[in-house]
Amino acid sequence: VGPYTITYFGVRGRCGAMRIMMADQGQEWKEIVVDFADWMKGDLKATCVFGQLPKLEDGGFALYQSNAILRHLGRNHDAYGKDGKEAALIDMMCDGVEDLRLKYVKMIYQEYDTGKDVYIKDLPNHLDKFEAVMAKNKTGFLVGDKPSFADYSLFEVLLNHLVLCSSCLDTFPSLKSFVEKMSARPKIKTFLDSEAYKKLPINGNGKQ
Ligand SMILES: N[C@@H](CCC(=O)N[C@@H](CSC(=S)NCCc1ccccc1)C(=O)NCC(=O)O)C(=O)O
Repeated sequence: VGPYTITYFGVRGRCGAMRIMMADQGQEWKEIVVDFADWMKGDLKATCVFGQLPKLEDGGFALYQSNAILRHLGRNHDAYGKDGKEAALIDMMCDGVEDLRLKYVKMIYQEYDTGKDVYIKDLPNHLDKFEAVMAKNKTGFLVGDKPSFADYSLFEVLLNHLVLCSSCLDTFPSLKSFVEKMSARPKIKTFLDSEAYKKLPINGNGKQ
């Protein structure tokens, strides 16, 4: 597998989870950082299947859609469950995280000034669903007994929400413990402490 190259803008955005996942798997990757002014010229955009980034290259194999990239990495790094049923549940969790991520992105880019407070107020109604799954599974992961690509996606989106509202997990002990345990995994800790990670803004408009 690999070599891997991520092509994306100079933000964490929709590449935060895949970077954390590859770091945790001890997988190296190259970054092609696209300047937004260059992007607006349209040449690169015209080559993208859906006219958007991120793009992952796995050797000569090119993939778009951040969740398809996570699934591809999950397949190639034993992070997609032990059987078809677990894989289906992991897909379900990944889609649930995507629902939350879409709400977050919409608030950040379209409604930050007027909608941040009501978003935070409504956040527990979304986090309580993941808390219930995490508490029920008892392994410290969403599905099965080791990290799947859905765990990396949830972990990354929770990190972003802790920046938005540092107390948002205070009433969700299983999620709080999940974030602590994932953050403490040696390769993830090293990556989160790295300049490569810290220098990137979470979102493209500088809001968090
Ligand atoms: N479903 C896709 C969505 C990909 C996507 O939204 N990509 C955005 C960037 S990721 C994102 S969260 N976009 C929100 C706003 C933004 C735009 C540009 C840079 C950074 C953020 C993009 O390529 N925008 C440029 C364009 O459409 O011409 C996926 O999951 O990969």
